[in-house]
Amino acid sequence: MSVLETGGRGFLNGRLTEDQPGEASTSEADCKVCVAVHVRPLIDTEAVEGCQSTLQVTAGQPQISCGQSYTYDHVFGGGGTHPDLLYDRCVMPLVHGLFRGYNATVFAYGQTGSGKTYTMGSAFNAGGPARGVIPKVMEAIFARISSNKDTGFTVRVGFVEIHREDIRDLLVLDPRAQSAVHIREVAGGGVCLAGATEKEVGSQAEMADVLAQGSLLRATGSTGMNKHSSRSHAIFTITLEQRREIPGVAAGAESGSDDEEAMGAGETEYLCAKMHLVDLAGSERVKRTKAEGTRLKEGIDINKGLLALGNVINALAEGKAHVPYRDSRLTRMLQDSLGGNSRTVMIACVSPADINLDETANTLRYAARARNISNKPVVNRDPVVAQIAHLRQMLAAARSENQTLKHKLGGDVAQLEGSRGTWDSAGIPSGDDILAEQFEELQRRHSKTELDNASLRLQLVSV
Ligand SMILES: Nc1ncnc2c1ncn2[C@@H]1O[C@H](COP(=O)(O)OP(=O)(O)OP(=O)(O)O)[C@@H](O)[C@H]1O
Repeated sequence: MSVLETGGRGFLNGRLTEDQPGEASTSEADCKVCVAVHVRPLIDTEAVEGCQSTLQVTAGQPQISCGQSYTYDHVFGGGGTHPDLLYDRCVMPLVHGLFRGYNATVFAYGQTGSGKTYTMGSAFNAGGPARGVIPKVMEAIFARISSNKDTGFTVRVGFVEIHREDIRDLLVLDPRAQSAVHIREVAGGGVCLAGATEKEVGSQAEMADVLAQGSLLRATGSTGMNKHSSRSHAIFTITLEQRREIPGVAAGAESGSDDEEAMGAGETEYLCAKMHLVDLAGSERVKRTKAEGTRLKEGIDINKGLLALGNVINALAEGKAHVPYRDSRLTRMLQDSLGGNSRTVMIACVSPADINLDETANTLRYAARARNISNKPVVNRDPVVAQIAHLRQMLAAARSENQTLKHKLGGDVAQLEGSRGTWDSAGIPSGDDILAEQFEELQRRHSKTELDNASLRLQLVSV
């Protein structure tokens, strides 16, 4: 197997499988977090310092050794799968899922300078090359929208950063108005951002402009380890709303028939799903970044947030009852992405340089643990539409029971009449009493299902 062919896996039944690289088909059962490692090449500063590469990627396997050996869903770069395949193998299935109503998260994790911003493409600007996850997601979303004329789409984007435990809206230019964002709990246990700007975008170019504008406002600074170090966790969120007519009726059902009504043909289905694309700030050691003043304080807060994230990953991986989401803004915001209603890919970014061995080993250890996290993605339908669908199912079940009872009732009446004749002519005491009792019972059940039907219809009308 060539290097390019390794690890070609798409989502299936909760864990990635070898043969489904395209369309996502995860059921609404538990779905494991997919973990990919991206090994960047040695960069100039490391080469100048005479660093050596210390990571060994097992040929043809998504496996890395760095003292200890770990297996992941994918390993890109460093002799593993070619990094150009990262989007197709890991992220494309999530984009397909987004169009089926599943929330998605892709987040890049790793020490400072390990290549998170490069991998996510968060610093992308419209004039530059479309490198990284975010530009490819934008391209894929609008390509799919333009090829689907039967569905009405609305796309909105939001862009926030968590900087020193403040959530700042990167789509607001006035710095005083940037901090009006709060995390709010929503029904069902998830969270949302209250007060964050969402911009509706109608094209890939418009979305790229929003990303570029937000990236300019993002807190970055120079440290001893990265000239353009991100000093905040950035979360770019794409919300995709879809409205489409529920397609025709099942084969054999006539127009205007009970079946058609039960399936809701002619009504509008409404799906709304979100994709979070997260470029985390990198963990750092003060000794190595030589940070002082503001940079130092930022570094301390970055490490605190990442420590909280590590604790959440540990708690979920070990199946603990209490998961400390509330310990930081970052973990609160990622609550749905880790252990909740989302299909999630973690991209652990690492440097191969021996000088970074300790940090790399830490990242690899956390990444390996994250593979044990189960999420519970569900299709996000409009709740009213979902209620209607549920009532329709109940109505269909009540109707089918009703039909069965009607048939049985007809059969029993015939039997009752037939037996009466036989018994009468033979002068033998008839079994009328028993049959009449059964008949009455059936009539009672029939009336009840009629009532159920009527009440379900009423509920449907009132919804
Ligand atoms: N795969 C890659 N190929 C080539 N160069 C890369 C790659 N990944 C990262 N680099 C380079 O490494 C440097 C650090 O990358 P980047 O800024 O993406 O790191 P980071 O993890 O986002 O850092 P921080 O946490 O400090 O923001 C940059 O100069 C970037 O261009």
